[in-house]
Amino acid sequence: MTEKQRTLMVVEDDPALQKQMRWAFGDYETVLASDRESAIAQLRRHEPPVVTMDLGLPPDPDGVREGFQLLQDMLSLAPDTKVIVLTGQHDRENAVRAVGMGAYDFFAKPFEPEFLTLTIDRAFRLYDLQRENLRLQEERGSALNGMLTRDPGMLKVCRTVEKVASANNVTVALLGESGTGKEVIARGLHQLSSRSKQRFVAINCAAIPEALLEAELFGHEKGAFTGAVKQTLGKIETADKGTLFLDEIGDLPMPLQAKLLRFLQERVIERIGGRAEIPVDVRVVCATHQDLKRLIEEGRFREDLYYRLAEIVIEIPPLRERPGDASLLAHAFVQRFAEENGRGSLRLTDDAVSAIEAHRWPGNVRELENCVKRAVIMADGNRVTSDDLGLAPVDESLELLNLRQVREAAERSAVTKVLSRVNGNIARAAEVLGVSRPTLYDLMNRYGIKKEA
Ligand SMILES: Nc1ncnc2c1ncn2[C@@H]1O[C@H](COP(=O)(O)OP(=O)(O)OP(=O)(O)O)[C@@H](O)[C@H]1O
Repeated sequence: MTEKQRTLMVVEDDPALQKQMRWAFGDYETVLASDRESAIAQLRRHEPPVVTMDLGLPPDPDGVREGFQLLQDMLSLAPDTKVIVLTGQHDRENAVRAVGMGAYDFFAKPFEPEFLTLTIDRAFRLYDLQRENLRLQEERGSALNGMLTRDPGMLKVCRTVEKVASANNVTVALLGESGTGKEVIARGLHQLSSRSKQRFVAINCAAIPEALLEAELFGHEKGAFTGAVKQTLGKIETADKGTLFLDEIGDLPMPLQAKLLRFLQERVIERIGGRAEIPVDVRVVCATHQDLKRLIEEGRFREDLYYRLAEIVIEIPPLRERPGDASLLAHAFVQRFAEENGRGSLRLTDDAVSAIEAHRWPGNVRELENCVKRAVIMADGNRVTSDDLGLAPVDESLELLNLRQVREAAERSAVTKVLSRVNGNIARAAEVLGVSRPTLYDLMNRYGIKKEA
């Protein structure tokens, strides 16, 4: 963007000074305001990254009340705006107060335009840097390996995981529907912790028959039972110094719940058929798609074990509640499977993306992953269609209609609300809405809104 396109707002009530400033800051697209109301209207309309403002504004041009009120209003409406406050000579007190309230900098009047220009340039640069930083943060998504998301809820989960990772001994319970990425998160937690050089050992409590699960977890000595031909270490012991991931913890049978509880309390295990108490140092992460609280009420899960396991509880949102993630993941999976299958450059058609966004994905990311995997094999040419995915195509015209309806409803409601707030004053309403008067009249015509209503 060239400097000329950048908007600088100058809030100044003295017309001569306004003119002088517009001339001095000719490199920017300058918008002018002479009082609090017009400044707020211009802010809404142009969203200037940088503002210079006089503290003495009408109706109190010799005081600072209006100026401070404007500063506060601007920063609450657009907190990223860099506001440079112009104060009287020797008015340090107000200058300091303004910066304390969030102003970017202050300048004493009369000012040297060259110096003020330097400060304005710096403010634009800072604004850009902060924007870029935010964009990169959003793009970076998460430090969790293999975790793709842009959804704010899921990004919050990632931030929590990043924080919890360093608390090496805290047990973590991951709650979420099947296929939402609980294991990905458990692995990420391990990777980000200081245990990452040690082992990550996973065991699915639902997949192993009850009779074998105890030996799987705790190990056994030679001859402990028929078939125990040699000493075998259990998963807990194997994970020593590392992370133990207990998947589907809700399916752990009651007798083993008691044994696991004892381990979590004492941090020692006894192999089946053994007598020695063996100390084991692991971080336990567990996961389940079941409602543990309900299992507790039904007497199928021990409450004391729950509290040992759930020192930190992380709830993972289902894919259907992460808008945008389904298509983000689908694009990534297409690329991955195309590479794996030597399919060159495959891409999703628009109808495929719409169908993916519209589907509810009851099996979450795993279902999506499998669906794309199959589609990549089925696809002809270099396109993956909704048909290849086995998803019903979405009627685009219906979708657009919905979006238009949403926009229209929002516009109608905003215009009605503002008009009644300003008591039908069209000029005021246009200012508050950040549109021109003709645009407001257009909107009112379109939605049949009367000025007086
Ligand atoms: N955000 C994500 N980005 C990339 N891949 C993901 C993501 N979430 C999940 N996956 C992939 O989806 C599949 C299912 O994830 P995972 O096994 O972690 O789910 P889960 O919640 O543990 O499932 P279950 O409860 O059935 O064990 C895996 O292949 C995983 O790699």
